Amino acid sequence: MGHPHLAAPLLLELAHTVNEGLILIDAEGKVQLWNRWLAERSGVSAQEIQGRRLEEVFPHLANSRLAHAVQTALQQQLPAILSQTLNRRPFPLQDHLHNDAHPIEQAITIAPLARESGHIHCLIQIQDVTAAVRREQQLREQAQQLQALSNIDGLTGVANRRSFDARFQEEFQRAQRHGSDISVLMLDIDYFKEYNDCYGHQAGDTCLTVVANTLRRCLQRGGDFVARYGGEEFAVVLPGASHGAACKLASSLQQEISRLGIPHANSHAASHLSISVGVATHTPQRNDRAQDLLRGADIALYQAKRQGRNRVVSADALDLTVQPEKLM
Ligand SMILES: Nc1nc2c(ncn2[C@@H]2O[C@H](COP(=O)(O)OP(=O)(O)OP(=O)(O)O)[C@@H](O)[C@H]2O)c(=O)[nH]1
Repeated sequence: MGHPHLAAPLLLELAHTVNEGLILIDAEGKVQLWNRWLAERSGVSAQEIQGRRLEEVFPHLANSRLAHAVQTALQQQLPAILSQTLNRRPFPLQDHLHNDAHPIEQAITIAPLARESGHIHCLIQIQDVTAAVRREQQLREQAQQLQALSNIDGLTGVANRRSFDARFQEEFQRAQRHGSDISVLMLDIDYFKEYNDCYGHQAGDTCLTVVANTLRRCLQRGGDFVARYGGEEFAVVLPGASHGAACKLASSLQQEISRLGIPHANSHAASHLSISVGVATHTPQRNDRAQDLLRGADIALYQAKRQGRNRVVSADALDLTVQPEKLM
C-alpha cells in the first residue's frame, strides 16, 4: 500500500475530522467506526454503537435499501449510491450546530473495502446535502409560481389568452371524446373606448377588474372558467353545458354586470356599464375544430353589437358562413 508511514492513530484522527459521516462495517455486519461527525449529529456515541449492527441501534434500517446495499458490498464487493429522493434521510441526523436546528438531508455512498487478510469491510459515507435540497425545493416552487403567473392576466387575475387557448383546446377535445356539449360565451364591454375617454384609463382598468371578478363569481360549476380574451373582451368556457343552459347563464351575467350600476354617461346602450354576449354550443364530432366554436360565439357577439349592444345573441340563429366584420 502507498503510505506505510501514516500511522493508525493519525488515520483515526483523519476519519474523525472529515466533514462528513463515516461508518466502517466489518465482515460480520458490525460497526467498527462511527466518526465524530455522526456522533455529534445523531446523538449516538461511538461507544454506544461500536460492535453492534446498525439495525440494533436504528431498527427502522432493517430490510432497508441501505441494509441491502451494505450486504451487497460485503458479499459481492459491489459499491452503491443511494438516491437521495428514494431514501429520504436514512439516519436520524439533526444539525444542532447552527441557530436553525433542522434534519439533515443525506447523500449516501457505500463502498466495499478489501483488507489484506481477505476480509471485506464496508465503508458508508454520508454527506450533508441539506443546502442543495433546499435550493432545489425553492427552484421548484419558483418554477411553479412562474408557471401559474404565466397563465394569469396581470390586471384582472383571471386566466390570460395563452391559458385560455390551452384549456379551451383541452376541454374541446374532452367533449369530443365523450360526445358531450361544450359552450362558449364571448363577452365585450359596450362603448369601453368612451368609458376610458370619459373616466380615464385607470378607472377603465378598475372597471375591467370588477367585471372579471363578477364573471368569475357567477360561474358555478368546477370546470367552467373565464379568461381575458383581449383588451375589454372576455371568454367563458362551459364544458358540458347545453345551449339553453349557456344562454341562461349569459343572460344572468349580462344582468349581473348591469346590476353593478357602474355609471357610464357616454354609453349609447344604457346609463350604466353593460356588456354584449355571443353564445355558441357544439357537441363536437371527430373532425370538428375548436376554432369553429369560438368563431360561432364571436359572430354572435358582433351580431349583439349590431343589434344595439347590452344583449345576448345565440349563434344558433345566425348564418355562420358570414365574416363577423361584414355584419358590422
Ligand atoms: N383601461 C383599459 N382599457 C383598455 C384595456 N384594454 C383595452 N382597452 C380599451 O378598450 C377599448 C376598446 O374599444 P373598442 O374596440 O372600440 O370597443 P368599444 O369602445 O367597447 O365599443 P363596442 O365594443 O363596439 O361597444 C379601447 O379604447 C382600448 O384602449 C385595458 O387594459 N385597460
